[in-house]
Amino acid sequence: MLSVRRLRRPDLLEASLTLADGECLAIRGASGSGKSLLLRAIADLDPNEGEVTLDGVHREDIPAPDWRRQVCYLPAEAGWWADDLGAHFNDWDRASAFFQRLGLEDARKDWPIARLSTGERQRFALSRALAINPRVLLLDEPTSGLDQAAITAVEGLIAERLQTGTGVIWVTHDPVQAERVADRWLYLENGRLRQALPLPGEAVPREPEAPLSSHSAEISGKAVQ
Ligand SMILES: Nc1ncnc2c1ncn2[C@@H]1O[C@H](COP(=O)(O)OP(=O)(O)OP(=O)(O)O)[C@@H](O)[C@H]1O
Repeated sequence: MLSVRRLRRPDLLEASLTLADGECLAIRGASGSGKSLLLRAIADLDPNEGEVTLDGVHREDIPAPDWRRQVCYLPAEAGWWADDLGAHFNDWDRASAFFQRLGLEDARKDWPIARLSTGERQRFALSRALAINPRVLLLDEPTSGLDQAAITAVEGLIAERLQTGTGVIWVTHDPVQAERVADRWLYLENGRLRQALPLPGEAVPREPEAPLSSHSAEISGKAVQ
């Protein structure tokens, strides 16, 4: 469904990957390895080069606002451009269904953004992204500031979305979460994608059949177990 070939940001990133309908791909990597830059480049939020297609249609042939609605990036710290919560939602009623699921059922449109906790902001931003109903969700550490109950709620909502065919790329520092939520795992190192490192206590994964280049990895299909 999503194909990314030789996506490049000068000196920062070169990556290729594919994502199927209803697939969740986890991306891990050290702080500063380029995970956010990769997601931002796929969403075309910053200047980048490469061939990116969605359902066979080239990104260049889709107006940028439409692309960003269909391939929706949820940053680790979402942007808020107005004082009140309600101004950030085109369809408050639709988003409210997600508020209910995420422990935000008391939410009111006139709540000032400034009063929201970090975890509340994260859950409202996720609700906003889900309400857009994108084909692909690019999630940048979507549960980093949340307690266990909220993490479980977020993972449940994303699992349901996967069932409907949405593709998800999920950046996380938590290897156990990566194992729990994803079908495949990749590791980003200095802006280059690699097969995922083994999870703690796991056997070392088999070598890929074709050796990866030292500069970039073209990876598709199921993960090396
Ligand atoms: N526009 C930019 N131009 C050049 N370098 C940048 C730019 N934006 C970020 N960087 C640098 O690129 C590197 C990767 O940043 P990025 O935010 O993608 O890391 P990350 O893997 O998401 O890290 P974390 O896990 O800490 O969120 C960092 O060293 C960052 O300082």
